Amino acid sequence: MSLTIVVKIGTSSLTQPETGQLALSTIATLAETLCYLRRQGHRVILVSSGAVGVGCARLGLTERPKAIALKQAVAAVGQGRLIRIYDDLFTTLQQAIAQVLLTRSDLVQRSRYLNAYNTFQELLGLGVIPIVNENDTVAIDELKFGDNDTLSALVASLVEADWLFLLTDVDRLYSADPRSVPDARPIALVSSIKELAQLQIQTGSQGSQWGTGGMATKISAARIAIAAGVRTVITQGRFPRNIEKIIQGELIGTHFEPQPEPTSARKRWIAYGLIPAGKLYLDEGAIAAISLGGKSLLAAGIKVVEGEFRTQDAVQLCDSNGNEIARGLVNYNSDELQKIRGCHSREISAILGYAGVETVIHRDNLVLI
Ligand SMILES: Nc1ncnc2c1ncn2[C@@H]1O[C@H](COP(=O)(O)OP(=O)(O)O)[C@@H](O)[C@H]1O
Ligand SMILES: N[C@@H](CCC(=O)OP(=O)(O)O)C(=O)O
Repeated sequence: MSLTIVVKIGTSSLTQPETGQLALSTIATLAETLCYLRRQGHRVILVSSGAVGVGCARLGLTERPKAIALKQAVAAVGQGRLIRIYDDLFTTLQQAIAQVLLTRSDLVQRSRYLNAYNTFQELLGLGVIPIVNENDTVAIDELKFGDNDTLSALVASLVEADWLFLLTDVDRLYSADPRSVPDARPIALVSSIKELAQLQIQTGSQGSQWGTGGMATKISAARIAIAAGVRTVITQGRFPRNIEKIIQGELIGTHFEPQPEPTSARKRWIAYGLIPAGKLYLDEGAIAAISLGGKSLLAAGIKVVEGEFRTQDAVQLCDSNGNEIARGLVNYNSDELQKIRGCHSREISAILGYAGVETVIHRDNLVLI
């Protein structure tokens, strides 16, 4: 059976921690592994970090830059070098690759989202391995994925992958950061999003010296991917051949079982493609209605409206502690919602002076997170 496999490798696996120089044997083994998977007839996408790390090594910088303009300049140096190394290795193995640099805005507009989908399908159809990274050099803060764990989950969701591998510098997920908590408990299997919440994993605030998001972004990436029906594995980047073993059924690393009924492609775009422009804080009745009853959101259940947004923008739906429970497309703008929040639907036309729709967010445009 032909599988679609997305592999994400982090800076911590691509470079040597002591020197920041490239971990050539890891990269070469990864290239061999991905070529092997291609020859088995699978469709393969590599999401590779490393532009900033490799750029720093090239320019002799000993720390990841903090200033945005410098980071963007360094990424431009590193991305070219990185892709050249990949192209050399894959060319030796007679495998065509493509460089795909994405920004968040490429997924916000539905037409561009579908365009990105089509491009991936063409590349995979041609037997090419796309090598994806965030377009760090031009990405601006408000329109950033921010980390490649999230980017890889969005790509896996976009192409409806069977597997997402998050390769990192630890062998699996633990109950807490094993660097600072030596007796942290290893986790082999997470069977649902609910179980993930119950595990209450501690991730600390940071990743390794060169990594961006640490374990927190891998966990949220796993949530996005499993909701899209993608089996996700966190495992060590130093041993890329483990990917083959895992696909054959070995339980290496931490496995996240995919949700049995994946969220539809359009709802995934609402949930993770769009950038929310505001927040609605809901009362308990509304939370129960949308999360247990699968109902639409009505004005009566909205306690607080935060942010400025227009009709059909995406907003976050939160409980009174600010925990996000859902996202959706609003039928009213923020000014209108300030006036009608807490009111019964039949009062809306009298308050606004014109007839509006009954629902603030229709259930077809509402996704539980
Ligand atoms: N609960 C946890 N389980 C495993 N690793 C954790 C956990 N919390 C934090 N970490 C840290 O996350 C780091 C990996 O994240 P990061 O440096 O961003 O990697 P990458 O460059 O591969 O994306 C590990 O080195 C580890 O110290
Ligand atoms: N786009 C950035 C990587 C961002 C990132 O998520 O890094 P990492 O945590 O090492 O996967 C780069 O290429 O340096």
